[in-house]
Amino acid sequence: MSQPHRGLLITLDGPKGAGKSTTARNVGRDLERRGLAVHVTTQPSRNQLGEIARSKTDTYRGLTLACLVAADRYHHLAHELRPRRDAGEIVICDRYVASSFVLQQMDGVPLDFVEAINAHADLPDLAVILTADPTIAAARIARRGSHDRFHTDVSTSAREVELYSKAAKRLAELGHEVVTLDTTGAMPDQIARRIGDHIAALVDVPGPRLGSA
Ligand SMILES: Nc1ncnc2c1ncn2[C@@H]1O[C@H](COP(=O)(O)OP(=O)(O)O)[C@@H](O)[C@H]1O
Ligand SMILES: Cc1cn([C@H]2C[C@H](O)[C@@H](COP(=O)(O)OP(=O)(O)O)O2)c(=O)[nH]c1=O
Repeated sequence: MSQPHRGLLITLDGPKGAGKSTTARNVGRDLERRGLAVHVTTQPSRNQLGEIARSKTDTYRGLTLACLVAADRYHHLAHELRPRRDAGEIVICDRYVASSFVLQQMDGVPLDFVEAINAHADLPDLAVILTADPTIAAARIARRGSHDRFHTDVSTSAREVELYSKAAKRLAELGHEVVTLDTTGAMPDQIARRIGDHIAALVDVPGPRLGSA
């Protein structure tokens, strides 16, 4: 059973193939082993609006996609992220505002517009930016066998890596607590443990309980 603690919103962003989904899952497990109540979720959300954003990126582009993704973000905040965080859960969100800074810019939308439509999204307690060597990120995507119009090859990975680095700086200027981690040479469980340590310090709980699976 989990011990009572304050709720947090933790976000994970970064280029495709940086390891966001893997890390979100592993951090969730790491925190559960520490006895914390965790909820792992993703954006676009699994709600109707989010599924449209996720599956129709060829149809909806540019300003339209930017607004669609932001609308889904506000709905997700109102109906899932805030209620769970306010009930004392650690909410881990795979993609959040940083992804819009990068993907919408790659889609030709000016950053000031993206910032404006995301200005009312809650600040996360911690914004984790995962990064990776572009060649490695592209190789991971090729192995995983999935791609969309936002990712074509190693040059897209290089552009994404650069834009996430700029996004991390901009989010820090906007008051986000940002941590950047390079997953290139790190094992997934090492990364999860480091993020888990950071989160545990925020809620002030000790390390994993020995003997828990
Ligand atoms: N630290 C890592 N080292 C090696 N491979 C990894 C690492 N993290 C993720 N992967 C692998 O890379 C691929 C992409 O990971 P994923 O978590 O789906 O990335 P993202 O959600 O950022 O696109 C998956 O096949 C995953 O198993
Ligand atoms: C979160 C987010 C997603 N998207 C769009 C582009 C992405 O390719 C698409 C789906 O997100 P993605 O995380 O790539 O989906 P999957 O987990 O299925 O690989 O949503 C944006 O345009 N901006 C955003 O801020």
